[in-house]
Amino acid sequence: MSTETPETSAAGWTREIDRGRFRRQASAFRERVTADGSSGYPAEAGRYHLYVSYACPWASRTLIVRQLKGLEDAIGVTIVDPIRDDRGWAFKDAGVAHADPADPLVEADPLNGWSFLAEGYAATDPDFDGRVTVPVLWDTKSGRIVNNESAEIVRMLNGEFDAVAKRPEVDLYPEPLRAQIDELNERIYATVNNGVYRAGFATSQAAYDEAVGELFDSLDWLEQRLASRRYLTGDRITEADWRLFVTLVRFDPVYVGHFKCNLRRIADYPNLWGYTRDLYQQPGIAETVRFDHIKRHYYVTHPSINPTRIVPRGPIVDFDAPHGRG
Ligand SMILES: N[C@@H](CCC(=O)N[C@@H](CS)C(=O)NCC(=O)O)C(=O)O
Repeated sequence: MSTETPETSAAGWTREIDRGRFRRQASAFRERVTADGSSGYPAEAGRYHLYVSYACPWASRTLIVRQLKGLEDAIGVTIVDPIRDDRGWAFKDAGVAHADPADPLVEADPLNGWSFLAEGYAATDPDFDGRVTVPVLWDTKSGRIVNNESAEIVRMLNGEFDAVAKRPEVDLYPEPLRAQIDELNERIYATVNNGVYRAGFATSQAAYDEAVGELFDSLDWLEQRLASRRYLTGDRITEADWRLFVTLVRFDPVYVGHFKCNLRRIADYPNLWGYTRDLYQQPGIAETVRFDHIKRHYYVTHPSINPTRIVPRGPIVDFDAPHGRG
């Protein structure tokens, strides 16, 4: 077996680099769960399961929406090991080098007994040869992945499971704000959520400079926007806020150092920093943010960026400090 990680193997990493620029692969499985069952996947309690990593910002969005809607009893979750090798995301006791076998947050696969999430991809499509990503929404009834695109999973959890949600009244994508949310999402995805990866995974100076320039232009723009609004669209929290939050909360602990996104820290932006703490302190959110998994994942799993795999002790960041944005 190769000891290369996905970041250095020709099969994985190089396919996502185009002239020094990182391009995220398109998600492969795009079926939908619907409230009325018209898609063939009816929303039901106990039928669907999320496979996620606490480290991953895209997966974290799905955990946040599951939490806010009160879907914990209706949709199960399994947490994978934050450390990956060339076999991809792994479950407890898969024997991944550099993993912590005593990590209390990492779980065994309770449904299928897999060691690696790749087994679920192969069960869904034996010819699948892309990267195995989280999040995955798994259907226990048909034994296949319904969807592995977080943007779509978030919409399903928000809108299709109300009959089994404890908080069906929570709506993160309200009709009157949809156009505004879509517009915000587009810029935030390209330049912020994916922008930090484009900076960190760039293999040319030009690609890095371009990504960092766009990233900080967007952060400056968001800082201004949040000067006159508590949240991105006004006084209610929407999907756009949670999509931004998952990157902001990782920014100072990881992206400033590991991905070289270091023109400024989030702590240097008064509005963005208060806003990040405001969202972090919303009920149920802090338990979806596990800094140990976040830091170990990035610093240990990308040896082309951090060959020593040393995880820095800092920075000391107080996400519980009063946010002052009321
Ligand atoms: N489009 C996907 C992207 C998910 C994604 O890229 N996840 C990363 C972790 S943050 C992953 O699983 N990467 C595994 C790999 O590249 O091997 C989504 O938003 O759901």
